[in-house]
Amino acid sequence: MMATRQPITDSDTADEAVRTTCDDASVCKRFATSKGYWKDPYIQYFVRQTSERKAPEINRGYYARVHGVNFLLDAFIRKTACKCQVINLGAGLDTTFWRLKDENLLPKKYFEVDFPMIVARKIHNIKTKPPLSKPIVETHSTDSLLIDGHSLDSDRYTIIGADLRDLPGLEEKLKRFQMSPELPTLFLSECVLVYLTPQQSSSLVRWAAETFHTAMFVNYEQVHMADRFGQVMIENLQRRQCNLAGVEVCRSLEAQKERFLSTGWETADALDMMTVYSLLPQADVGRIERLEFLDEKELLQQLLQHYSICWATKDKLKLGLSEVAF
Ligand SMILES: C[S@@+](CC[C@H](N)C(=O)[O-])C[C@H]1O[C@@H](n2cnc3c(N)ncnc32)[C@H](O)[C@@H]1O
Repeated sequence: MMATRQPITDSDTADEAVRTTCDDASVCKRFATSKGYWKDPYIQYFVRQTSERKAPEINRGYYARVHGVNFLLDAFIRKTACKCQVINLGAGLDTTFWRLKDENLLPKKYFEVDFPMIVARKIHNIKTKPPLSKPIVETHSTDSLLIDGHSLDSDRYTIIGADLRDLPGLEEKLKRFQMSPELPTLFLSECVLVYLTPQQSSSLVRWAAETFHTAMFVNYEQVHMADRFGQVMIENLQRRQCNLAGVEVCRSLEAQKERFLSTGWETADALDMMTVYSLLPQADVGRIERLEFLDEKELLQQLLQHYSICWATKDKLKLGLSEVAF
């Protein structure tokens, strides 16, 4: 029988361009950690050190991103005394599971979702690198982990290959791996929703609000994208065939909040990253500002003003999250 070849479509090419962004994020994080911006002993097992230097403003931007997101994530886990689950959407090669394990902050279960191709790569690295696999085995009660090409399941950590645009498929896979709608749940998406159309990301956050009673959603991504600087960012990505399908929601902090408030979330707050940077512990900010000389202060400001963190909650009082703010 003759093998049939599937034609490569425009949407395959577009998805492939989106998948490459996972390496961009990890390469930048690895470079910044090699300069001492923060510690991440695990990222070296996922991406090679690049010979290409990243500019100080990029490194400071990643510092603000990682610390801003971790601040909210850790506050949620502490408030729930770890009796919660975290679902990292579009997690790529992120290493948060290992950090939480080292800091005794593991939730009951930490889920990650990404395209099957990315998940297969991540699982291959975990299987072949003991510093990655050992903490998973240590937090698992039986001898055997469930690992196949596109998923890994253990007591505390599950990685699922799924498309975030296919909600029935996503829900079915999460349920298969013991996701529990009754547990307080934190959703995390870092530079991910912008690759979905506004309709697709609204459906995703609506599904999250309707499925989980007590929940928080932390979303990091671009903002103020309608101005000149934003347009240049869009053009740079388009040159790599990478289309920001959801850029319309990234026009303002208000639009970011509205995505949640119009889909069943009870509260929503949003800050641009320049504001977050100014609210982070200043002693450590002073330390990282001494790591590298920054010539272009204005460029740093512009860059950070074009990214944001938006966090939304449901059943906030039960979470005791009233004081969670930067
Ligand atoms: C910019 S990377 C960010 C990775 C990670 N969140 C981080 O901050 O390091 C975006 C990630 O979202 C994933 N992604 C985008 N669209 C997706 C979709 N429809 N389904 C599953 N994953 C998706 C990509 O494969 C990629 O890993």
